[in-house]
Amino acid sequence: MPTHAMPDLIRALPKAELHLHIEGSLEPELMFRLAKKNNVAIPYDSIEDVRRAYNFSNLQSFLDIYYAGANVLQTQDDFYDLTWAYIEKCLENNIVHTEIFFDPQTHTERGVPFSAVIGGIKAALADAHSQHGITSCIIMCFLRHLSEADAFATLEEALPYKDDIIGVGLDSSEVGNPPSKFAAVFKAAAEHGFKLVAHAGEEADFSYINEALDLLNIHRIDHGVQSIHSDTLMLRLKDTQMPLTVCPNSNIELRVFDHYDQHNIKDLLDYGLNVSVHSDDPAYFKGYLNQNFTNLCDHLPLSADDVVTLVKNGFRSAFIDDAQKAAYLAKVDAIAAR
Ligand SMILES: Nc1ncnc2[nH]cnc12
Ligand SMILES: [Zn+2]
Repeated sequence: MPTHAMPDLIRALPKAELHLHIEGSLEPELMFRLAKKNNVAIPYDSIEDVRRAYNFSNLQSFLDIYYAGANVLQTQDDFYDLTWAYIEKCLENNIVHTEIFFDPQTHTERGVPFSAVIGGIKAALADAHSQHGITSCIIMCFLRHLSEADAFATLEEALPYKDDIIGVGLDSSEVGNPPSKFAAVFKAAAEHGFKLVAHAGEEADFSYINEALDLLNIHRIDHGVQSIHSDTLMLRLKDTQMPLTVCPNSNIELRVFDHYDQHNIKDLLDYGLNVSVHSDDPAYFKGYLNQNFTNLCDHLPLSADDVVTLVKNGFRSAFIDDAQKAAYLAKVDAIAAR
């Protein structure tokens, strides 16, 4: 396939998004509208001013701005509007299944009720299904810079909404907050029937990935790109086909890699790992899912088959039943064969 045909293939393939923080899809335009409506001060004079501030040196420099942005989200309607705006991006990007992260503690700490957060997200996802057939689930992440006791309190708060939340995850400042800090709360979440995922090996070294596997018993690793530095871990990930939800734009914007041509996703894929591509915080990282794929294709020797494999890995790793998986994979195959 000629390289100029790659964007067409990327657009045409139905895709699953498995690593998307809904708060990270807050576009500056909506941030301004909600700031004004809710009378929340934001440290920007204009949309251009916001975009200029999105120049990060590492994960923490991003998180500081991301949590400040989330302050404009106050009501259930705000969470509906936020989620609906992301659904419109799903339509543009041919995302047919999405698994959305949210950070309840970012909101409950400010006095926003858990019910407003989950209620708004859930209502928008229900409309996405009834109006556009998009399937979805919701994963609640614990903030790892806070204590395990806080995570336990959040787990308790989530129990009335258990049927709406498929799993728990772990995000925020990675270095210095290893998976071991959350072993007990992940065990409790598993006992309640939640699926388990965790950010690991994004900025911190591969020992965090080993810990997440050994101590948290996760079903998917978010990021995981540092696994390449351990032969033992690479073999383990290959043997188990443990999913890695990789976010290229994020890795570049947060300086995990200097440039797309240095990103290791092609090496991970060629080794036989189950890697897929996602957008993480697309409003902050200059692009949604298709842009992540095209940036990779522009700078790495990815073939059309590689792109199809990355897309199929997304569906294979999704928290959906086997019949639904098979139906989505058949749709991908049909487009890939055209
Ligand atoms: N890339 C990322 N890593 C850790 N926590 C996050 N929260 C939102 N985006 C994140
Ligand atoms: Zn993430």
